[in-house]
Amino acid sequence: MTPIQLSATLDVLNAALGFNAPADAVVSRHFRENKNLGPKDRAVVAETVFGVLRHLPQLDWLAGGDAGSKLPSTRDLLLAFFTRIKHLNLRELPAVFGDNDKERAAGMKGMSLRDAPLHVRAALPQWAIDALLASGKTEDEVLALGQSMLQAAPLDLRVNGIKAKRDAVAAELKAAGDINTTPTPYSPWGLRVEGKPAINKYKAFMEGRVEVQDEGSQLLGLLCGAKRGQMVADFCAGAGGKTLLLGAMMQNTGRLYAFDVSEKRLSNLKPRLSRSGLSNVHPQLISSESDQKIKRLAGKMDVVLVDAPCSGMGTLRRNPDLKARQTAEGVLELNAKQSSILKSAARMVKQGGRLVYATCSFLPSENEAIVAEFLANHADFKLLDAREILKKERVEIELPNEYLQLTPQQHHTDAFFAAVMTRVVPAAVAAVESEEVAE
Ligand SMILES: C[S@@+](CC[C@H](N)C(=O)[O-])C[C@H]1O[C@@H](n2cnc3c(N)ncnc32)[C@H](O)[C@@H]1O
Repeated sequence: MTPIQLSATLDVLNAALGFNAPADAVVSRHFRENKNLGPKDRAVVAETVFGVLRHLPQLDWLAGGDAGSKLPSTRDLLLAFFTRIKHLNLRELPAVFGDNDKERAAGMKGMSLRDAPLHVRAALPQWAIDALLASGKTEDEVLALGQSMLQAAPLDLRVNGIKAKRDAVAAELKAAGDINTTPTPYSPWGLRVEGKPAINKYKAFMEGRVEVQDEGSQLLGLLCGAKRGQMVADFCAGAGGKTLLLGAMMQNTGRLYAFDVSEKRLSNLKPRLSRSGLSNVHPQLISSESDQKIKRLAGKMDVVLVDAPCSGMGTLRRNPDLKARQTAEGVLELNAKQSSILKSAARMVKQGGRLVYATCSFLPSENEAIVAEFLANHADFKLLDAREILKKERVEIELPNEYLQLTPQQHHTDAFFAAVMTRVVPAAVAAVESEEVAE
């Protein structure tokens, strides 16, 4: 690491460790304000900052913190990172680290993480560990989950089916920038990219043949099963990652509503929409989940996707600062919102239609608990088995139960949850109706 890279890394880390803004925003701001950093410098700085944030609970413990309140100095965290995560030997440490630092580094090398408490070994906050253990996960499972979040996430692309074929895009990227890709194992539209090329500089991206999308998100599209000519609602559409996928699955026909309460996020959807070539999408700003617009569409939708606002804990590989920025109280607030959104969005599903509830979280309180409560109060909805739906789509995937539950260690995607439900005639109503027919 050059002195310039090291000094930028310390600056960015100092800002990111205040946890006042998302780390990716902190990094981008620093790069915008420091044009002297070249592409290679930026890559090294970002990789180191995110590496430190991913391993923070472990670095904190190694550098003598973990007392709860105050982190060790940024310099010490970086020293622990170089020594224990990058496995640099004392001679390889950047020159800024003097003899005292080297002595401390030698001490860190002698420490065994096996002696550390579970939250350090799993590199997860204690409240998340408590929630996972309380839901019946074993310590080994929690450890495996936490450790799988320590790797950098790969760059996945989704090929836009209305504009291109997967093989053709792979060949185009190879020819245009010597970019190597492999087809993703589960999604029929996915390409996994080798390395981290700036994909937005390539024509395939600028002309809407590919979008950046984790393979896990792509599988949600298959669970929705949106088809030509249908009425579909993407309830929490945000900047439209899943909207674009649903629109392409519908072959640019039918009507696809993209609802969100955030004007800013919906406006970020606009350039993506024009690149994609889709004209069946109708972005709709709503004031809340109980907006009148939703009421007017009651019982009209073939498919409703609720990609609920959530803790994002399933994306820790990309957003490791969430470990420090999320709290148990914050998740409780989200749980109330998630229930309310699901209940309201469900009104739009027609009989025989599909309702998909999804999060990018591994916390049971945001996932199974929300769905169980919803089903207990809505006899007109029943759970479908995600495994069967995916099998019909010829996706061979190991899932532990009827939910889609993805993890980096098993599926090499972010951690995702999805439950697929369908609206049925409730048993009591069906019984009365069949008696009436018999009479
Ligand atoms: C997980 S993000 C959606 C990501 C998006 N579906 C995608 O694939 O890029 C959740 C979204 O829910 C939106 N949201 C929050 N509260 C909402 C509400 N009450 N009704 C509808 N959307 C809401 C947020 O603005 C945010 O864009």
